[in-house]
Amino acid sequence: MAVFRESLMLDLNPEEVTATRARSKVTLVGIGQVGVACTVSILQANVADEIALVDIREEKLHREAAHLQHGGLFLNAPKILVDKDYSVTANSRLCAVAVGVHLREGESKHTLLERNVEAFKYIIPNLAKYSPDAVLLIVSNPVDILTYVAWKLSGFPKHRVIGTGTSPNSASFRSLLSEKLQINPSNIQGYIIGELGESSVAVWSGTNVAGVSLQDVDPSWDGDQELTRQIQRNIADSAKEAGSLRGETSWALGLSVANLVQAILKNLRTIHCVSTLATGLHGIEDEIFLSLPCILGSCGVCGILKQPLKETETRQLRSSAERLGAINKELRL
Ligand SMILES: NC(=O)c1ccc[n+]([C@@H]2O[C@H](COP(=O)([O-])OP(=O)(O)OC[C@H]3O[C@@H](n4cnc5c(N)ncnc54)[C@H](O)[C@@H]3O)[C@@H](O)[C@H]2O)c1
Repeated sequence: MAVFRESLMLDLNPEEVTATRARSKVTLVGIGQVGVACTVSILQANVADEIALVDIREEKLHREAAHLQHGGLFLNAPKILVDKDYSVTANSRLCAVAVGVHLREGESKHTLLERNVEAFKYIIPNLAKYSPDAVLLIVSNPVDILTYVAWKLSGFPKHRVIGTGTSPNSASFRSLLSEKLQINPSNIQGYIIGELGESSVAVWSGTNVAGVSLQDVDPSWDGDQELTRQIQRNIADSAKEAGSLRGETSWALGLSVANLVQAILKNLRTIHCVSTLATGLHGIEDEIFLSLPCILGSCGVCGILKQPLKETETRQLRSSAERLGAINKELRL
């Protein structure tokens, strides 16, 4: 083929053809329902010039990759590399982890978490070894705890370890509110913060439409409680499903992950509710990760918005932090 190539074209810099290093390589570990949705969404967003896919189920991994490669024409054909060996991930700018460890019959949530941590003890040091400057993006549940685990195991600075946290839920909050108000969600600013679970906090005090604060319109109004409950039910349902086979494809999560990847690789400095080290903020003392509005750019988390909260919102955040802190301490990392 090399001879044929020479007859077809004149390479001005032949070494460059083989030696060029990807500039925006993304790795995804765990190519199940969530991993596939993330991969397709990242490919569609056209932000990565190389994608490495890793999974322990080699046969499935190769089948998924073949489907993506066959559709390469429609995806601006970035290079797709697959292997269960982590050398394939070398020099990634961003590594996302979406592995899923499933609940066995009669198994407690605590034992499931311990098995997740065991899996991370292999995955994270390998990612750190081959891409020491990468940003780690954790998708696996329980996301706030596993992001803490990834931070500890990688030895990376806090700004380079992020969990998807409540970013998909903040997007669905804006979409649900947009349906009620009949206004495009891009004009609605609103955030779900805190732990991904039933105790997440809908920050109604900061919700606004094109700069018009909803609580300024009616100071006695305390938010749309029905909508808050709906969001918290959705989050609780997905948290309950953590560890059990979901069955459906997580497209909203995939799209949301691609949006975060884009912000980081393109250094957009846009604000997203992602899981970040929250020690020292809102009176939180423990080493815990939970979602706060973060400025995302090429360094990962470039900053955290100092969001004014009502007393009840701060109280909710702190009680999640206490619970997360107790679990993190038990892990002894
Ligand atoms: N953050 C969120 O909002 C959110 C929402 C939904 C699901 N999730 C989580 O995403 C994860 C994946 O869910 P899913 O539905 O895709 O599960 P899935 O079972 O469809 O896929 C999991 C994949 O991980 C692979 N895997 C397992 N252990 C591995 C290891 N040690 N190394 C490499 N690959 C490994 C499996 O082979 C499988 O392909 C779960 O933890 C789930 O709870 C997170």
